[in-house]
Amino acid sequence: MASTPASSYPPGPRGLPIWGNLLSHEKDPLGLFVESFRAHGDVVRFKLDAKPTYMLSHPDHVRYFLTENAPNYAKPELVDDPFLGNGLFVSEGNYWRRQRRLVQPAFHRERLAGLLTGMVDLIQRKLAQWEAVREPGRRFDIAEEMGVLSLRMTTRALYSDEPDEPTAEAMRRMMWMLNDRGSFLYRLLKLERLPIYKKKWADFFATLRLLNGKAKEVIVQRKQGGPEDDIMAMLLAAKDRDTGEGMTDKELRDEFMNLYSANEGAGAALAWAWHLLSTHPEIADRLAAESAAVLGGGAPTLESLPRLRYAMQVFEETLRLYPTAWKLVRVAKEADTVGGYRVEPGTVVVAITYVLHRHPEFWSSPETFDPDRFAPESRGARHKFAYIPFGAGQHICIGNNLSLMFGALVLAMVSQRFRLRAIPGRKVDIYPGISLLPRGGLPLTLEPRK
Ligand code: HEM
Repeated sequence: MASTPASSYPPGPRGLPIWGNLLSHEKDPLGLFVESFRAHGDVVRFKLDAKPTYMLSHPDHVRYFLTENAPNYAKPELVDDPFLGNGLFVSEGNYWRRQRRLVQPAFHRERLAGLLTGMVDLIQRKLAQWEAVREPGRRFDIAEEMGVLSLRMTTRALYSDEPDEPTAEAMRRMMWMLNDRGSFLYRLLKLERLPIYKKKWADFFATLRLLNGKAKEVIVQRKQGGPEDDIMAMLLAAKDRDTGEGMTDKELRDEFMNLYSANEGAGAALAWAWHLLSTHPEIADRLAAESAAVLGGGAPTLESLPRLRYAMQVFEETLRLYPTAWKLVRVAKEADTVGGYRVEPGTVVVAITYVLHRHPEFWSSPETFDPDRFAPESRGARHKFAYIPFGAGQHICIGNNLSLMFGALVLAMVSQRFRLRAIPGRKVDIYPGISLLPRGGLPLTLEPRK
């Protein structure tokens, strides 16, 4: 990208006077991004706020703003968010760097290996629960089931416990409220200040109090002892390499909330995987055949995990088609040039991974579900930034390897025992909240495999 600022601005969809593209974005944000890419190409300009928004969809441009010139592109200001606080999702600069250094060791590969047995145990319990339902044509909301499983997995990884019902419910409610508060229009007009939203705010703060109570309880208990190999134990023991100081209770609380809330992405990704498998029986059968060959009816171990290769490919291909964290957002600090277009300071720059991962120049038949794209021999040929479900650059997802391991385990273990079938005639639609979710859940029929 050139260092002299260009003079032209990128094309974009024509909007309404004053409102720009805000109302179309409110109505169907994903649809607006997909259509605008088709109509205008790799760099598109929207008017959604006082400052313009640019969508970058060429992998070279995405690499540029997330890595090569990342210092010019900061996360949007969300400081003082009462739920996320100043945790890794929202923090920036030196503070973020310090926190990332303190949290990172808890996610090292060798630490993750220690989580495998716990994950396998949780998945086995879920399978036993499904098997106990005897009537033929058992139907479950798989989005809900995968959400619960992912919340349990994260709870165990974080603080070696089961989520009690009030905490599980509060986390679910909080995620829905976050989806709601994410609306541009809502923020722009500051509707939340209106008295009619009093109840909503009361609900939000009641939920927040409950979750804060849980974080505090875990931190207090852990300071007195307990398991030493989960994420909270690592965070409590972590010391700043320069000052020798550990995290304050407020910092621990913020990271606890950030990591806990991340469970939604993994649950949603698994729901999409089952949606795809239920509509592609030949791929589901190949997956089941791999599970049977590798696991032989038993449970995965650290040794057998790398041999569940097709399960991993299915999960990776699911994250291509449904990258649950679908929107990477930054704000330009200084003027710049991207793709030959001028970027003013304050411009909001986004990569919509849903669009990027279906870019026709980088993916053949981009709409086709084909896990073989992730076979070892196919990986090398691809542009590295054409596929970034976990982001890229310094803010890359800290939970990426944990999520991939969990995803492959769930897919292998479930497909060994069940075939999941789509409900005939039911259309599956996307709800683009904080995560991409199946709108209204995902009912599927579970049939035991012989
Ligand atoms: C399939 C599941 C997941 C997906 C698709 C996903 C995706 C992402 C993406 C795209 C980012 C980068 C955001 C950005 O650059 O703006 C991110 C950041 C992050 N993720 Fe994940 N994530 C997943 C699961 C998890 C889990 C299970 C955890 C923790 C237990 C986690 C913790 C985080 C944290 C703390 C960050 C912020 C990192 C930083 O800025 O330093 N994620 N995730």
